[in-house]
Amino acid sequence: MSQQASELFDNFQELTPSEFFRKNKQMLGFSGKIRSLTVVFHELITNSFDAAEEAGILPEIKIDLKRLDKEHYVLRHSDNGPGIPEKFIMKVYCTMFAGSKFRNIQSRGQQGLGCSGCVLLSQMTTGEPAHVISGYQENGELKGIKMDFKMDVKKNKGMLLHKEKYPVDHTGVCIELQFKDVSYSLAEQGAFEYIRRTMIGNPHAKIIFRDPSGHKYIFNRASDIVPPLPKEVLPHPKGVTADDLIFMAKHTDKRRFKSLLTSSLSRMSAKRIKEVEELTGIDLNKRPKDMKWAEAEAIVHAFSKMKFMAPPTNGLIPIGSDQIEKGMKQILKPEFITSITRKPVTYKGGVAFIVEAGIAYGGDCGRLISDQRKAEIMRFANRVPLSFDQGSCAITEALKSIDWKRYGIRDLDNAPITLFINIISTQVPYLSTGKQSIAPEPEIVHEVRQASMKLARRLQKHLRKKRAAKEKKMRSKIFEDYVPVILEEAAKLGEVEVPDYEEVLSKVTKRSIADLLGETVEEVEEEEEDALMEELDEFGYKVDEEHSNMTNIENKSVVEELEDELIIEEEDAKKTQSESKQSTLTKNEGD
Ligand SMILES: Nc1ncnc2c1ncn2[C@@H]1O[C@H](COP(=O)(O)OP(=O)(O)OP(=O)(O)O)[C@@H](O)[C@H]1O
Repeated sequence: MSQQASELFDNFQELTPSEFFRKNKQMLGFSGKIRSLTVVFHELITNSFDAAEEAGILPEIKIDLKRLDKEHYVLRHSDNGPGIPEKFIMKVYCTMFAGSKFRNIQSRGQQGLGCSGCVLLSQMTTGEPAHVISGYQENGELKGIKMDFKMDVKKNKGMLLHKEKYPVDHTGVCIELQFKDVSYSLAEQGAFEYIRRTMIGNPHAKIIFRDPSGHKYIFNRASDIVPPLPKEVLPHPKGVTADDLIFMAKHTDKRRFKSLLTSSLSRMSAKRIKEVEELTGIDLNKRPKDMKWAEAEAIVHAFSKMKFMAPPTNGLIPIGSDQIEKGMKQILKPEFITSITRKPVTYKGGVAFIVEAGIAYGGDCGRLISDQRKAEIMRFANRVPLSFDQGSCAITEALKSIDWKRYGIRDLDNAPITLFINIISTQVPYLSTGKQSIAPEPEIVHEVRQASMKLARRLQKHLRKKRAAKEKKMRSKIFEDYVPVILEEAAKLGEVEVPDYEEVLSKVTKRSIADLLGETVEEVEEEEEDALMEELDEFGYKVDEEHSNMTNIENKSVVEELEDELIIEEEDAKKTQSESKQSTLTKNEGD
């Protein structure tokens, strides 16, 4: 080796992940004061949710954010999850790329970076240690431990400063961290909005948040159902690369290629194995350790030519229409809401995903900007709000490509609309470690587009009905007020009887509404009929066409039912009055 080269190599070093991220904290999403704090909220909240759900617990989180000075805060975050056993606490919070979620499973976390990233940011900006209290069950006993520690960045490990037994009355984790150079904001990308959106995607959660001014916000849960646990799924042959196969071959305990493929990939039957052998000419009885790169490539090439059943989708758990609507109603109190969960499909040929979407109109929908509500697009991946980098995201690309005017939404930006889109997958194709935008895979863009257009059509129907009803009321009133007077006066003058004008009046009204909406009279009549049917359906009536008779589920006559309705309406009015006193989002000043 020449003199020069050895001198150059005098500086040769190895970086631990913590050292790397200390120099590149923006790669963890810590860039900008508002964003950095939001990312901290995001990491801690998603971990609490994942942990609680895995333990079958309805998540309840308490967050307390105090301002110590300008851009200097102390954050206390506690949850009711299963807690972290003592020996894992410093690994969780001080070792980067350590965690329990490196599996092909739908979860919010994927990388083992979030917790340690927060501790690193706190240490880098304040030099202060982290304080953790964990309550956990061990050998049937509830244990509590309090630890103070710092991160040894050079070693990618924790340095314990203090440890003591701590009395706890339930399981869960409480962490306290200080941050400087961050900012709490009510803006769209701020921490408060992050919580609000989190509640929409997670109606089963409860969050109590005390903001820096001392205001306490209680976001109550809208649903008492812990989401079913997603199952781990094996990768699909269409989604693997040659490198994946070589990696699997190196770390398997299987004795043959054959058994490696059937045990590591989904949809690999004996028949498919035979097909691979025929297409590649490779003897699949060989030992996995002997797999050559060219062989792995040939197998992947064969997979691309073969037909497989779609990947199993039991590993994907969507939020579901009912829950999406509950979450949106709780937070947005809209006048209209509709949602959709699309069927599972795949991107890159083998990675399954599901798109779910909801659209809400009126009420508190949209963001309030100087007395005006502007449309808001809420992007989610596995129920987690994506607050940043919207420009490059598959969801944004899909929504931009829709001609909203076709759906009667003339100015989407300025409408009181909230559009919710959630992408569920075991492998969400994030564009970076910050996990804020989804790669615009054509299949994902297509699914988001289809879901949104379906919802837009339903909203259009609602808006049309609303407009028609308003116009109808107004026009009928004009006709009803004036036509009888004119007719009666004319009859008097002509000394004839007042003609029967009801039917003509209804026709004229319909024609004028049709003119207004640019529709035919038949279309208006159809809409009216549909509306009536929907209303009857809502009240549980079924229409017996043969006997042109209407009965409800209890077989009461329509008249009886209407009488009941009047009583129920009165009772409902009384109930609403007392309910309106108990707001779900309670804001107690200085509580
Ligand atoms: N509140 C908590 N309760 C119980 N376990 C937790 C909690 N927070 C974190 N953990 C454990 O610590 C591990 C590391 O968390 P971390 O946030 O660093 O990474 P992750 O959630 O696996 O992935 P990502 O970096 O994508 O968020 C988790 O996998 C989980 O096992």
